[in-house]
Amino acid sequence: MERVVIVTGANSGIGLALCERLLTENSQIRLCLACRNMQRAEAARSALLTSHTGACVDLLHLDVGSVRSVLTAAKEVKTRYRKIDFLYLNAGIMPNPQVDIRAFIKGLFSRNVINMFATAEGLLTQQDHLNSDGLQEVFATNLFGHFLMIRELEPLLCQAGHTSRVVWTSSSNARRSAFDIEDMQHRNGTEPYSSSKYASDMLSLALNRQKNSQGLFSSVICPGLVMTNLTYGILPSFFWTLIMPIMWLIRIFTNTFTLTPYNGAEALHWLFLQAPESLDPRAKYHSLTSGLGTNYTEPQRMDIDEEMSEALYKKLLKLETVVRRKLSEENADNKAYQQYLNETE
Ligand SMILES: NC(=O)C1=CN([C@@H]2O[C@H](COP(=O)(O)OP(=O)(O)OC[C@H]3O[C@@H](n4cnc5c(N)ncnc54)[C@H](OP(=O)(O)O)[C@@H]3O)[C@@H](O)[C@H]2O)C=CC1
Ligand SMILES: CC(C)CCC[C@@H](C)[C@H]1CC[C@H]2C3=C(CC[C@]12C)[C@@]1(C)CCC(=O)[C@@H](C)[C@@H]1CC3
Repeated sequence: MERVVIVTGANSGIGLALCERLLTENSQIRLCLACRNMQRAEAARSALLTSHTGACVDLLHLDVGSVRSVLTAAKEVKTRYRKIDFLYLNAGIMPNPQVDIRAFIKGLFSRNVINMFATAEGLLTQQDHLNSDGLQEVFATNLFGHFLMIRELEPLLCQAGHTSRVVWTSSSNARRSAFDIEDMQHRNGTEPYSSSKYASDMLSLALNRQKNSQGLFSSVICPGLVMTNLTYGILPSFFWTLIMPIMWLIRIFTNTFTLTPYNGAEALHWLFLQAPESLDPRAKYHSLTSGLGTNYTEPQRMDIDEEMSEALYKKLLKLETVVRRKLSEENADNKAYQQYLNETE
């Protein structure tokens, strides 16, 4: 039977590579590219159809960082499909990244050097800001928009006699110490990316506890360090190209330098082939590439505390209520204003 697969952030990088791999290595898939930039989404669709003539590739407009857009997109999904088999929550941002050069040089001569290259711990900060919904942009895009999407699509994801999967593209940059449950949006810190990815790891665990009995299973992956628009925002692409031989060398010591989107999508595709019952809800599945270029997936236990993941889930539900209330008030105001305009005309 045809499997419905939705991928957010599918118009470039790891998301697009996943789509390519899904179509190449599996038949009977109905793929839905859920993207913010529809011009790039059209281009991605054309590229996929060129290499896979006759494939079923749909487009869906989704700005995962906007509450209104998520609700509209979810409504559209519910009219188009009767079930969802896989929902890949892949869209993500790291705005205005800054590398701490002193920490990098210090790290090069420390015993922690391999860990530094694998996780970028202590190396990266970002500048975040409030979006038009009044939420921190990184939190809204990397976590909350996806949470809202799952909540809206629950009727399709939690169906009797059917198993659905959600897969989060997290990161080894996710760090417990960057996350504060009292500041889940990371308003007060300088590592919103790390915080949002740690939150997605916790949310995945909470979703498994809450929803496995209803047929919904959640997993998290880390694609490794991949050359995409996201990494070109950290250092310019010509610089990455220049140091590519060094990167291949580093790959001998840390298999986390997957480098290409195809390699980075390894764990995402591997999960597609696994039975959900065989997966560990406390594991993060890492895409890894050996020095000789062989791809494989390996689980690593996440540093997560059940109580905090439950607390996060509850806080997200509360925020959802607030956000929905605000939206319906705005809708009522708009309606009243429109009526006033009509009457005064
Ligand atoms: N590259 C790396 O080394 C690593 C990446 N990751 C994660 O992988 C995921 C994919 O990133 P990657 O492929 O590297 O980078 P890209 O920048 O190539 O891809 C990011 C995708 O997310 C989309 N996106 C961003 N914001 C939104 C939004 N508000 N609504 C809808 N779509 C949006 C982008 O679309 P648009 O065209 O609209 O910008 C794009 O398609 C991210 O979650 C990232 O955090 C994790 C670890 C390492
Ligand atoms: C000579 C060099 C190879 C110089 C590169 C130094 C740094 C810019 C990189 C070292 C480790 C990298 C890294 C990431 C970004 C670039 C580095 C800091 C990530 C944070 C990118 C996004 C992720 O989600 C992580 C998995 C990456 C971890 C490693």
